[in-house]
Amino acid sequence: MEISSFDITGVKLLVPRHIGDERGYFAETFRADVFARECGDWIFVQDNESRSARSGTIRGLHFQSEPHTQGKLVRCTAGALFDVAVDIRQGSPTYGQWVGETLTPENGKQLWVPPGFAHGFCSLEPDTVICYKVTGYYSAECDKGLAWDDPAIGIVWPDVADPDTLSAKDRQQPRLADLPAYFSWSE
Ligand SMILES: Cc1cn([C@H]2C[C@H](O)[C@@H](COP(=O)(O)OP(=O)(O)O[C@H]3O[C@@H](C)C(=O)[C@@H](O)[C@H]3O)O2)c(=O)[nH]c1=O
Repeated sequence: MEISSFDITGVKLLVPRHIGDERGYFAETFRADVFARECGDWIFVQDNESRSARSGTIRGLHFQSEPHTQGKLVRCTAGALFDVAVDIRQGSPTYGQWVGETLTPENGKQLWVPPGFAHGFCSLEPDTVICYKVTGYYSAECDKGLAWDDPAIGIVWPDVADPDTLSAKDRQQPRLADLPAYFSWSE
């Protein structure tokens, strides 16, 4: 497993090693010991999957507030997607900044999005499937969002990103400037 960091602390990119042979490949896609060493001692309690039928489908940006915060370990098992994490930790030196990575089944990349980040993605192909492990159970009450296209954040979405695909909820998410301080920064 290759693991790298970004300028924004906390977010990590994990790339499992594919061991190829004549049948195809084998990969360890998750190891608790490696994950704890590199990303922290989190416990995953729920696995999620969604399929986006159309290329250009945008979901997010989403996060859960206290007491049901969630870290998310994200990967793509069909199609391709552009995955984004935005730092919303009040007081963070990188508050409002974002990272984006293209995840595909072939590149095997996984993005670790810790609590304190809003998460979203755009499908790059039809029938794209995202799978993610989360460290907290779903809570409708704590399910919160942020506008995907807030110019103050300035995410550079892929050209295929189509706002017509947004859910009713995601059409009305607040901008960063209107977001309460859900998370605070600690070194
Ligand atoms: C997220 C979630 C949703 N649901 C339900 C609520 C609703 O009826 C239906 C669809 O929910 P949503 O519209 O919120 O689904 P979606 O827009 O795919 O939400 C997801 O977006 C990405 C970007 C994330 O980061 C995830 O954490 C999650 O918020 O599924 C659950 O039952 N459990 C869950 O964990």
